[in-house]
Amino acid sequence: MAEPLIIVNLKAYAEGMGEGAGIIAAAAEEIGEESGVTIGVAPAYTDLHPIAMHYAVPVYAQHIDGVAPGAYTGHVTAEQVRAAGAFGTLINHSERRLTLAAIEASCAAARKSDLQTVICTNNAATTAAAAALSPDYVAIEPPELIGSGVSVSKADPGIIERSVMAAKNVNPGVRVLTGAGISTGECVRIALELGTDGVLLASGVVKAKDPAAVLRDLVSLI
Ligand SMILES: O=C[C@H](O)COP(=O)(O)O
Repeated sequence: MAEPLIIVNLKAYAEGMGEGAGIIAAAAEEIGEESGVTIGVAPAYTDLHPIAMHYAVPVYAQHIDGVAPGAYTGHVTAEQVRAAGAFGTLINHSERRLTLAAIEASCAAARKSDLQTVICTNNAATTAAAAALSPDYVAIEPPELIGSGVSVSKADPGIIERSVMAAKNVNPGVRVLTGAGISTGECVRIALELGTDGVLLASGVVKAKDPAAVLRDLVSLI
C-alpha cells in the first residue's frame, strides 16, 4: 500500500477561510511532520496562494474547469491553481458535480499542469467510471453521510469495499480514498483496513474547536 494520505477539505466553511485556513494548515504541517503521514488541505481559491506560500503541506484546489487559458469568464483553470501553488485538485466533489465529459476534461487539464488528481465519486459504479480516467486517486463519499458526523467507515463499510474492488478491477494503479463523517483515528484505521489509501474529510477538522487535536487523533492508529 502507498503511504496513507489525509486531505482536509475546507469547503466554504467560515472557520476554514483566511486565518482559519492558516490555523488548519499549520496543524496539518505539524502533525504531518510528527507522524510521517501526508496531510493535505483544500482551501478556498482565495486562500490557495497564501497557504501554499506559508505551509509545507500539499495544497489542493477544490475544483478546476477543464478549459485551456482563454475567454472563459468565471472559470478556474489548472494553470491558474498551479501558478497559485496548488499541488493537486479535487474533481467532481459531491458539492461540485460535473458531467462525465467535464470530469475527463478537468482530469486531462490537471494532468497537463502536473496537478495530482482526486476524482470524487458517490458509489462503486461511478468509482469504476472514474478509475477508467486514470486519476491518481478516486475518493468515494456517500453523499447522505457527508457532513453528518456519521462515519462512512462505520455506517457503510460495504461501499468502501465495493469501491476499492471496482477501482482495482478497472485500473489497479488508481489509489482510493474515502470520506464522509470521518472524525477519529478509528474511522481512519477501518478505512485503511478496508483497502483504501487514506481519507478525505472536512467538518470533523474544520469545525472542531481544536483542529490539531483531531488531526493528531486521526493519525494515531495508522
Ligand atoms: O470533502 C470532504 C467530504 O465531503 C466529507 O465531508 P465531511 O467530513 O464533513 O463529512
